[in-house]
Amino acid sequence: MTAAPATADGELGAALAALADDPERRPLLVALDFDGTLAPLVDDPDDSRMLPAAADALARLARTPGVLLALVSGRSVVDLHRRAGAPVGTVLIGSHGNERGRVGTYGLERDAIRLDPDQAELLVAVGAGLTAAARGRDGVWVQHKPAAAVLHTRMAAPDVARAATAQGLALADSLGIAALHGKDVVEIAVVLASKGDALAALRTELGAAVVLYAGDDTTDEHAFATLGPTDLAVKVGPGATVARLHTADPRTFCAHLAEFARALD
Ligand SMILES: O=P(O)(O)OC[C@H]1O[C@H](O[C@H]2O[C@H](CO)[C@@H](O)[C@H](O)[C@H]2O)[C@H](O)[C@@H](O)[C@@H]1O
Repeated sequence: MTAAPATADGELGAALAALADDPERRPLLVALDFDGTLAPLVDDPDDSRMLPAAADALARLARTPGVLLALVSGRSVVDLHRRAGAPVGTVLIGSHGNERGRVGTYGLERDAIRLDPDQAELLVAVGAGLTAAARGRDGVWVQHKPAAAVLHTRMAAPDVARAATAQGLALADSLGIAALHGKDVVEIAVVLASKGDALAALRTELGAAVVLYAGDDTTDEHAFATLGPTDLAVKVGPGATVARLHTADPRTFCAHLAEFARALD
């Protein structure tokens, strides 16, 4: 991985313009992370909102022939569906690849995750262990998902966040599970999945010739790593990355995406 350059918007704009102008590079799968990419990060995940430029871009992309649209998120598909309000036909990959859904004409179409008894028992232990890590620590709280629990530390003082994070990571170790250490979160899932595996499977299933993928967090690196030289991998925000293209934050990314969608429309 290399540190992303401070600004590389010219390169991103040129790459998107070239992709829009080349009808041979279809079908095109546009797969996008949600938090930190289409929606700026906020303290409370329930307050998270997609930027207007992103909503405009998704609506245009959804009606463009030869373009397939997917959102790829750590959120559950139910949460992602409600929050993103994505257009009909959009594929929703949730829980970092553990869940799949589709925005249908009459609402969300999806298969619910089924945990076996061992996984269900493990999920209870994960929830209890992370709740213990949050107990007595101001600004630390636990989010429960269909196959995982997440320790959130964004609102805690740095030393409090560090101690809670260490306890969360130690819990994962003691349970023999690899934790996902994202932006101010430690997530422990009881079913193994990655955005990379989910993206690769979706690409094959849809027969996409080219993929444009954008994301901001460590879990998005798994998706970037599956892309080839003719695909576009876009890192949003600071941090080390394997992505070739970069932009400063969700606002600049969504402005690029909206321009790209207008060029295709
Ligand atoms: O894959 P994503 O769509 O980026 O989802 C990753 C996680 O997003 C949420 O947490 C992140 O965004 C929150 C709201 O801006 C922020 O408060 C938190 O610190 C971030 O880590 C969501 O709550 C998680 O469940 C997702 O896994």
